Amino acid sequence: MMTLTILPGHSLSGVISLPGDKSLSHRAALFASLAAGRSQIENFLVSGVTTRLLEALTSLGIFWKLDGTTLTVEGRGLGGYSIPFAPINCGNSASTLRFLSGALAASGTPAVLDGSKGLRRRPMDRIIVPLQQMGVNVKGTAGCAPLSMGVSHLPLKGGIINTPVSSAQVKTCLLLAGLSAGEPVTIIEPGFSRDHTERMLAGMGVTINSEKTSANGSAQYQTHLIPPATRYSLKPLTMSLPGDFSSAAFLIVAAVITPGSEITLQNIGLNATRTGLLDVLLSMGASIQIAARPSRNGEPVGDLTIRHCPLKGVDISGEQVVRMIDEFPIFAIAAAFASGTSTVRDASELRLKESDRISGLCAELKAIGVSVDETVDGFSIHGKGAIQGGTVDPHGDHRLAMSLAVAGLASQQPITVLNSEIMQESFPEFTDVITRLGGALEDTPNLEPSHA
Ligand SMILES: O=C(O)C1=C[C@@H](OP(=O)(O)O)[C@@H](O)[C@H](O)C1
Ligand SMILES: C=C(OP(=O)(O)O)C(=O)O
Repeated sequence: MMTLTILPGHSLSGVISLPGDKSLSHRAALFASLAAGRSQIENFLVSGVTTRLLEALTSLGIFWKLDGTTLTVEGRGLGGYSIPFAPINCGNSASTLRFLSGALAASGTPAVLDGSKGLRRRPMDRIIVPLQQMGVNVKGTAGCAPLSMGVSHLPLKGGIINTPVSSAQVKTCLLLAGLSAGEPVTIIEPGFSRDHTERMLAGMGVTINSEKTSANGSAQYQTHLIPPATRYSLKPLTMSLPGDFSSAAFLIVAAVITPGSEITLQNIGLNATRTGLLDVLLSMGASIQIAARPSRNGEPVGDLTIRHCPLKGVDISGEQVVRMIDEFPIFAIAAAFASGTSTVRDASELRLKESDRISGLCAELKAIGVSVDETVDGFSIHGKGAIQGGTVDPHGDHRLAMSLAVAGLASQQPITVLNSEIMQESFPEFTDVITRLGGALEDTPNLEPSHA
């Protein structure tokens, strides 16, 4: 167990590129395994969660090779998986489990999907129920992992599938299963979750499109997929992944709150279904310049230049929540440094992530002197333009760990993050990058017991 202490008073400057996007890395590795032939993916994210996925592919008989951050995958087409000898361990990652269940359904491969204690807490009925509707032989454990997938009769059923949550993980699971449906599939979700799957599958030759419609006066989003003609129809991928916007988010807020800072982040993925935090920070008065670059495999990319500047509070609710679903911990840090109150509503989904990102975040913010009120579906932060500092525990959540560390760059006293090794899950280079930009950190084994 490691402890990270961040020493305030050091401005950030420099130009850097970031490791590949986590959502795209997961998809690229998995979708490549379903393609007919060899895929090559550059700037692949090598981290805790993607390592689990690669190990899962090995247990399904898929050959892959990592050369630095270039991943080569030998795809065997739909139905090309071997039956794994043991339950597949998805670690802490719901993306890994939910995406794999869709790919296994499309392949008709029996397997057991399991993960950490934290992952077993997360709701899986949101994929189990619609997968069963499609004819997939899948059972959960009281609506959670472990999930047992038996042999399913292919082709699966298609048609209209309604999902009550706006979740790209659910949508991706069902679209993957839909690749082996005997008829077109339409997924209907209440809000437009990130659309990386749609863009990537389209690049592999799948007919897929989305539209915004309305039902009973409310907006809804439909994604239509036509299953490919044969199990060898998916074209392999050749792509270079953009930098992860969700990792960039820590550095964006770091530069905005740390006096004297100016940084440029190059080649960051700027898919509009992911960049809600940019719009929010701009509305708070942040100084962020965006320079577009040519898109990569259908994904918008650009450079961001961020300077320190004062912020004012903001309210967030509705559709904006889905566009920044992973960025609330780091948004909370920006809000604490702003003047005035910031309020988040309609975000109860945050309670179902790697940790309860409402109660855990509010508890740790209080521990470093932030004035925060927890609500059922969000929180209010009464920004004072400053944070006092102290010791925090990230509740086993990588995004809480990195957000609280960022606060330490500009707090009055240092911030010490216990159990900080959890950052390896999505952004193993976090401490290196902060140091390269001029931040001062001390990384040591845990000296105090965790209070999580
Ligand atoms: O599709 C993805 O890659 C992800 C979707 C989001 O989950 P939900 O779509 O379930 O909200 C997000 O929280 C997760 O980090 C990655
Ligand atoms: C919620 C996250 O991931 P997952 O749902 O895949 O565990 C995340 O990375 O913030």
